[in-house]
Amino acid sequence: MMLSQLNLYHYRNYDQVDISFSKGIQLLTGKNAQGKTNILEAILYLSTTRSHRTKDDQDLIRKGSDAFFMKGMILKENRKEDIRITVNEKGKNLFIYGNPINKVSDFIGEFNAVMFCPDDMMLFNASPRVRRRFVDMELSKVSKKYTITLTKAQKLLKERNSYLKQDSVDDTFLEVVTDQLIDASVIVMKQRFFFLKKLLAKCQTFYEKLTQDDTMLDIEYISCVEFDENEEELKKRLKLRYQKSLQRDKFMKQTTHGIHKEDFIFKLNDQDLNSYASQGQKRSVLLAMKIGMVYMIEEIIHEYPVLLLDDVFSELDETRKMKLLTFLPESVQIFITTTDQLELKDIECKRDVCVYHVDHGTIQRCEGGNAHG
Ligand SMILES: Nc1ncnc2c1ncn2[C@@H]1O[C@H](COP(=O)(O)OP(=O)(O)OP(=O)(O)O)[C@@H](O)[C@H]1O
Repeated sequence: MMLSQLNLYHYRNYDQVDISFSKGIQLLTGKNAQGKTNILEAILYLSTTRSHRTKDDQDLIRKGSDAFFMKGMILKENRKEDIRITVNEKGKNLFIYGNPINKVSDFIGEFNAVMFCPDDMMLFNASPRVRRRFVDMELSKVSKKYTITLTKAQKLLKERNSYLKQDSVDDTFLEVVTDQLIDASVIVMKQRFFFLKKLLAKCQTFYEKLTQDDTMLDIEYISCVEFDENEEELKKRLKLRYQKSLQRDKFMKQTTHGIHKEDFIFKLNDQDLNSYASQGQKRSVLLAMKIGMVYMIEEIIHEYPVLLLDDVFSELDETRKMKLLTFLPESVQIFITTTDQLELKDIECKRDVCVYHVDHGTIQRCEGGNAHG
């Protein structure tokens, strides 16, 4: 799939944007703080309904305005899709072809984008919450069932916690909600486990290609019980875990174990990647993971997602730059931001490139930028 048109209104430092994109590489050039990342953020927002930089949608509204609007025209194998999002002080509204979409899970997946940005490096030393958010975000792109079950589990968790906060806890209600939470948790855990296993295999392949290094990568799935592929067995283990921690949960007035506490530790040669790997190795693992995601999405929906690479070239040596661009299929639309026009020369020998100049909240296509199209 590709993004053929983007319209923004009162978004970040943009007053109004009406821009068309082509297939191949879309190179967004410009000095610092002009709005390059804001464009990638908007494209990702159309995919996930979330910003990668802020939790508060209000931050995305242009200063001095009270709402923003964005529209993307998506070209898929056999159809066009018109997706729109508006955000005002009351909240967010989603539309597909002008029809309001009430559930986020019905919107996510219409347009798929995978992003790499320098801040992603924080994934390895951030809190488990950040890694869970990463897994949840990536998994929701490929599984509606995951998004729906996770939302259900989060609601049940909230409900269980509110029972635990009551002065006298009703054990019958607590047991009912705990059983429902366990049922949803089993599905979430299974999906997380198999997603990470698949992602790891892809990540290993691309890491080797990118670095010519066959270092073993691993992702350790840390949960409150040992994972078992058999649902009934997993349910039994979770039930036992919840029974054992019931008194503690009552004392703490919250659920102390479960999918909301899980973590995923990235490893290199059996060592924690965060403390063992060099910056370059971490960057390459992340890139390999994002490329792995591009292929995983294609395997599931039979279309490549759009790839967003924010400031990726300043972080890579020449060989890795070239490799990155050559092992992605030509049909993948790739948006790259850069402050360095010279990098264009390297890219042009490989792919179709359209160049856009970003300056003070305006974006313009540079004529003659399409080297091979
Ligand atoms: N809500 C907002 N309203 C108006 N301007 C905003 C808003 N949010 C961010 N900005 C402005 O957007 C600019 C940052 O844009 P962006 O992060 O896209 O820069 P960039 O071109 O990617 O820069 P760099 O190359 O340094 O990464 C800043 O000048 C910032 O003040």
